[in-house]
Amino acid sequence: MNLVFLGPPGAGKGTQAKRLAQELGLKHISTGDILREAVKNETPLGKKAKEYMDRGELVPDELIIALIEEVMPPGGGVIFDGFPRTIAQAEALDNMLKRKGLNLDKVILFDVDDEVVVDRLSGRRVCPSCGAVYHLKFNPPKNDEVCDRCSVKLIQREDDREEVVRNRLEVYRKQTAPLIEYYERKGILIRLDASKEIEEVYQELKKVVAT
Ligand SMILES: Nc1ncnc2c1ncn2[C@@H]1O[C@H](COP(=O)(O)OP(=O)(O)O)[C@@H](O)[C@H]1O
Repeated sequence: MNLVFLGPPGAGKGTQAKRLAQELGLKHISTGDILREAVKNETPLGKKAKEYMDRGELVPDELIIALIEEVMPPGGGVIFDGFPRTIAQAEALDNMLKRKGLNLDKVILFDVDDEVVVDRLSGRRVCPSCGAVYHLKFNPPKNDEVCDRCSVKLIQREDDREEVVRNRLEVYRKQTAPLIEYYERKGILIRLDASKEIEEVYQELKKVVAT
């Protein structure tokens, strides 16, 4: 099964993708996580991507498409989280899947309002070691700002600062939201109310993926 998780930043895609991927034995492909790791390690990809990411802009399509080609397992079985983000990327994904004899089963749209997004992103903290995602209020670690698994101090992402968040929302509206119609036309879009609690969203997600 191949799934795409679509929705604005802060909608909860990563939180849900990590759990669902584990439960269903799928590979979680988060282009955001891969890019942030590349930036941290100062790889050639990271060096090219950094300036765009710091401004809350999208990394150029060619770079992202090449990256996806590299990490896609030959037999499929993935959750794409944060990809595709433009129509060009969606078309590239269609072509790649076709070439490999695979197809996209469902696109889950994580539906939330801007206010919710701003609230969630300002409280988001991540583990720099394992990538676990927390929220100071909605999904707090057991000990003060320290990862439950790694005991490492959690950090706030550069692009979760408020002015960058606003730019990311604008970019989402202009460049990514058109994908809603793109996938609706293909008849594979499913809307999920992502404004509920994490557990409730997860139960609903499992239901829509299974049917
Ligand atoms: N249903 C939810 N209710 C409250 N907070 C949530 C919910 N889902 C995720 N969060 C928190 O909101 C922030 C953004 O979630 P994340 O999964 O990183 O979003 P995305 O991957 O869509 O950018 C995180 O801090 C996460 O812990």
